[in-house]
Amino acid sequence: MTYAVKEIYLTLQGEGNHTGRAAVFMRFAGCNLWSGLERDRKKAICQFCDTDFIGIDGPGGGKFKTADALADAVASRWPQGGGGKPYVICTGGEPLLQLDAPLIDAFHARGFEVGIETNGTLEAPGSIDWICVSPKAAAPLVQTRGNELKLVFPQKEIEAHPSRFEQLSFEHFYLQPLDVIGDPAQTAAHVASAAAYCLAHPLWRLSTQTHKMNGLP
Ligand SMILES: C[S@@+](CC[C@H](N)C(=O)[O-])C[C@H]1O[C@@H](n2cnc3c(N)ncnc32)[C@H](O)[C@@H]1O
Ligand SMILES: Nc1nc2[nH]cc(C(=O)O)c2c(=O)[nH]1
Ligand code: SF4
Ligand SMILES: [Mg+2]
Repeated sequence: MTYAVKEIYLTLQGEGNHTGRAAVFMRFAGCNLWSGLERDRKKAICQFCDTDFIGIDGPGGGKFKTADALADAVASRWPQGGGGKPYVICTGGEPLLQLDAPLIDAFHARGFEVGIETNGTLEAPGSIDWICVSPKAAAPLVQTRGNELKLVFPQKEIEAHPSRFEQLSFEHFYLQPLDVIGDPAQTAAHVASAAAYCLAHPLWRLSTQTHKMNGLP
């Protein structure tokens, strides 16, 4: 298996339950819900994406011929002697197009806890330590269990109403305000409506994208 990776970098998890925790982000190239090209956005299944996941040209990106080579590249970013459990977050693009059991095993062999950020359209291998599913209204939800469900809010379609997900098998439920790139007023309105929903429905907690406020990648 050759892995196509857009970028690898150390930062703080900006979203969800592990907000503020140091992690190596390993961003796979490619997604099953959007080509990543702006000219295709309007016809994509997922149209609000805030991420460039095309190609392998980011910091630390490239083609990796083996799971060991990719796990070594990730491990080399973790600070030595600083304590804490080494943590890798596999994201993308859609990581479940590429993340397989041998790669998870290679991370574990280097002492890493393995997290994933997924759109939930593909089944996740059982050996992942932390599964964050972020459902997309127009896409079938296949991965219906995990640690956190992080819903981008609002999505206008009824299929993405928060009440639809409450019975699923997750430990934490988050609403993440839809960030409209280039329109801070609209983004602020989404923060307000997500906060209002959490106030009225305390099962749900607010996940703001703290890295964007803090100048982190
Ligand atoms: C870029 S995605 C990559 C992982 C996977 N494809 C997914 O969608 O979960 C990482 C996270 O960013 C969220 N996200 C993407 N665009 C966003 C936006 N415009 N505003 C808020 N969150 C967004 C996704 O829902 C997901 O939780
Ligand atoms: N700091 C930081 N935290 C994140 N949490 C999820 C992210 C993602 O793009 O998957 C992300 C990201 O891009 N940066
Ligand atoms: S599924 Fe995730 S990576 Fe793919 S377009 Fe949507 S937010 Fe972006
Ligand atoms: Mg991001």
